[in-house]
Amino acid sequence: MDTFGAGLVHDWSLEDEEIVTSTSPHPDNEDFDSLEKHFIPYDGKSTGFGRQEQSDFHEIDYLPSSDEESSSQVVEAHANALLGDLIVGEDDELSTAESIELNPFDGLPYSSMYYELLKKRQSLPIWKAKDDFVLAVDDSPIVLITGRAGSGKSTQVPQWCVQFARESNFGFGTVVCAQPHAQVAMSLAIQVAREMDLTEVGNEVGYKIPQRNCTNQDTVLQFCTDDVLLREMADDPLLHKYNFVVIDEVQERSISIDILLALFKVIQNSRDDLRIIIISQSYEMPKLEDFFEEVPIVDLHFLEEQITDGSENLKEEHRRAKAEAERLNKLEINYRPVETGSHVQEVVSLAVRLHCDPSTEGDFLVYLPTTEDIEEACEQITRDVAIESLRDGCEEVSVIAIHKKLVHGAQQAIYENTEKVDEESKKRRIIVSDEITESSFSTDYIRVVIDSGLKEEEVYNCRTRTRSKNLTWISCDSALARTDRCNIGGKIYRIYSEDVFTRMKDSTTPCIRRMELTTHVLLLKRLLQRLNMNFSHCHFIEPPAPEAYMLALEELDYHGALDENGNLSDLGAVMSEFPLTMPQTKAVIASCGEDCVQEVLSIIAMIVSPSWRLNPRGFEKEARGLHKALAHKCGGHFTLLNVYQQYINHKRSESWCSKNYVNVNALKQAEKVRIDLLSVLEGLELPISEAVQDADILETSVKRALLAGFFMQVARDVDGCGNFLIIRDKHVARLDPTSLVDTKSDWVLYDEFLLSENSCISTVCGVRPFWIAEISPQSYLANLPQHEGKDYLLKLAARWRKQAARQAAEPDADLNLHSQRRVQSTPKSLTTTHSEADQVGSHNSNAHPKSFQIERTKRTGGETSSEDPKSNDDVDDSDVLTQAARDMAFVYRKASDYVTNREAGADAQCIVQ
Ligand SMILES: Nc1ncnc2c1ncn2[C@@H]1O[C@H](COP(=O)(O)OP(=O)(O)OP(=O)(O)O)[C@@H](O)[C@H]1O
Repeated sequence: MDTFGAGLVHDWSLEDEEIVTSTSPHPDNEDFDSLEKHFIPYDGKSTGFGRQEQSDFHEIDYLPSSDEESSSQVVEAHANALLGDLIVGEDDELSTAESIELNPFDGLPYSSMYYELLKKRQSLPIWKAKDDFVLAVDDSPIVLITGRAGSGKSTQVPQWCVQFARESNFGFGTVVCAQPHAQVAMSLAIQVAREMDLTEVGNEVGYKIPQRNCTNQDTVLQFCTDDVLLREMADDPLLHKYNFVVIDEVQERSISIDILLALFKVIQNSRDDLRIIIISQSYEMPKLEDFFEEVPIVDLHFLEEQITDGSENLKEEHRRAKAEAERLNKLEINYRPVETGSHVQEVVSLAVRLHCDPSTEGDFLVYLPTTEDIEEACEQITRDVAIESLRDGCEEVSVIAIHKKLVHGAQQAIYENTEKVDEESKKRRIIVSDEITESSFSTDYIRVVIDSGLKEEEVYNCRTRTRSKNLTWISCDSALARTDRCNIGGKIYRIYSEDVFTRMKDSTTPCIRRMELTTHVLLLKRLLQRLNMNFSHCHFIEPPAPEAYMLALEELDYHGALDENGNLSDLGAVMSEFPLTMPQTKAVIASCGEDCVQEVLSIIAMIVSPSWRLNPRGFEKEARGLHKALAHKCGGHFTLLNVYQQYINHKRSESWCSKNYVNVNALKQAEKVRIDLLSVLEGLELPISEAVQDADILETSVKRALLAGFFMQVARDVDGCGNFLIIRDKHVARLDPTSLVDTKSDWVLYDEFLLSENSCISTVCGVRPFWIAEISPQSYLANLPQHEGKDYLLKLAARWRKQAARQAAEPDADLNLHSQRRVQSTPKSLTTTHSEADQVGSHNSNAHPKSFQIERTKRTGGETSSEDPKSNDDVDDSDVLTQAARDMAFVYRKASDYVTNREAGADAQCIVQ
């Protein structure tokens, strides 16, 4: 029974069609108008009676009952009675009419499904804490909540916030709930919309994740990723759009979560009508309590009487509570160190053995570290169970892979199959996953957890500026979180020894201490600037390493995102609008000056989406042959472009994709990313060129635009044998063996370099050294570690500057290859702008307008070199001078004007107390 309630409290039994009413007043029943509003949408077709669910990701559709007419008549009768009663006898509080409880959001009577779900919801442990929650939010701007997995925190708390706001007229009543993973945000929106009896996701309840905004002006509860919320905060630091901000799964400690928490500490007292709810697993609570000091805590562990002694060290207390919970829940913990030599083999054989044992109950949740391991295990389990069922008649199984690289929405399979499988066929589900299911995704059916104890961890080394992915033991906190996914009476199999468990480190290193920070520092700079603050005002739970922060600033500076005082430049403000990494953003912006926007957008969209290549086991050779046929001679970036264009040319045909072993979901996602990026460009009013027709022009333009962003990701083949020296840090790498095109170029730019035993670079295309010298900032080239390639690039750069200076002195001498190319390809919208751009003159295309002025003074001051590097690489480029640079200046100025104007309007709001 909904005691908090959006109004009347009823118990509605469908079987006997009796309606029992109690008298809690509905806030909207106070006047006739609002009641009438509730009835207007009702058309007699959609009815709350006997609604059945038929949902997909976006729409939760309800079919009318078979006896539609009579049901609708009953509703209509109730409605008329209610209206009649209200008109005739306003004083009669317990009129028959009041017996219908209406959903305040769509005005329809609640369905039977709503009451069914409400009953389930109310049995969740979190409901014991509802009163505590209400008292806490009434009292404090920040509230901490903790409780065991599946207790209902993520699904119930956001709904309570909506109710609280409605009941107490708290601001506009809008709520945002941020999650670390996009798929979780999406699946929660679907579930909560269902629980609120709403027919569609995207209206009152919606989600906003990268590349997908499923909300509208009616949305009162928005689920989103923490990255999305941080971006919203960059626009509106005091989050005026919301009255409740819920940050869920804080124990994951993504970079965005840590930044958000630091900012909340700054803004917590700035608005009376803002409440911040922080939800975390228990092991992170001591840190959060210390960080926020004196804020109320709603702790379900206490409510469930698993922790009794409040005087000892809390962390220890929670650990004890976990151990106690394991015992209380009668979870059986087994340690089975790997014997066969492979954790995948060990996990597979154990899962198959347990599945074939008739005494084993429920679904299984299996943890493996990498996507490859997960896919291999899924295939082997399916195959081995099929063999076993032929031999021993063992039951069929449904194997589901859930991992970080799946396209959005795929994870919903965990919940979608539950009812079907559990109730219809009773087929067991084996979910094979990585750490993404350590939090969220609790289901009531997991009875076996098989934990390899391993995970793949990404680490960024500040000193060498390299990213690596390492296979490591999980932390003790993670092991307990995995254990916590198992339901009462279940069994835990740890594929490692007890000794390993006791030696595991206590907690996982937060992302802010081990990952690259550039994109986040850019956003933070923008945000702090809006608040008239600087980095020293921000206190983090654990601050980033100073070297990582300095490196981020250095990279921002190389990209022209900072001005001479270290503040965000105009270009930096423009760049912070893009939900991309710094190099990707810069390449997209540069494509506006190089007239290849369409192509670069497709390439970047393909890069940020999951891999387009499918390599089903047993068909690897055939798939590689077909993939090679799609490869482009100009390199990996052009192959991505080609695949995307082919997909569009084939009218997005799924059969074309499956024939060519192309991942259709990845292509669909890429198309969404592309649309998203295009709308950012349009929003910034940047010039968007038509697709390029001439292949040579296309190659040059795209490579130059990419280089404008990826100039720090350049390598040189030092011996002609494919040993590439990364010029930034002198690591040596080879071309990724799975690459489809073998590059013949001495100089390449790459998308990814992973440091490992066999370090390799992937998504590679050849570039001309003259372009590198021209496009890279001079300070970057000068700071490169000493090697032959650096000397060569510096000579080319000196030569370029000399030519640029000559060109600046003779502005009419503009007839060069590059400008001819532009005459052919410049869209009409740009042709009028050249005279304006001419005033800016020549400059390095990586500099922003302000610093450009300084650079030009230096150049014309005679800082040139007479050395002439001896290379054939730059023959045709000697005349490539200023046109692209002028266009870039125009592009930056136009975009920064737009951002400056927009931000000037919003600045007045940002007053922090
Ligand atoms: N998308 C969904 N579809 C169906 N059921 C769901 C969905 N999300 C959650 N549930 C169910 O709702 C109940 C409460 O889950 P909820 O996620 O709110 O718990 P939680 O305390 O937040 O757990 P966690 O610590 O895992 O996040 C669980 O029984 C779960 O199975």
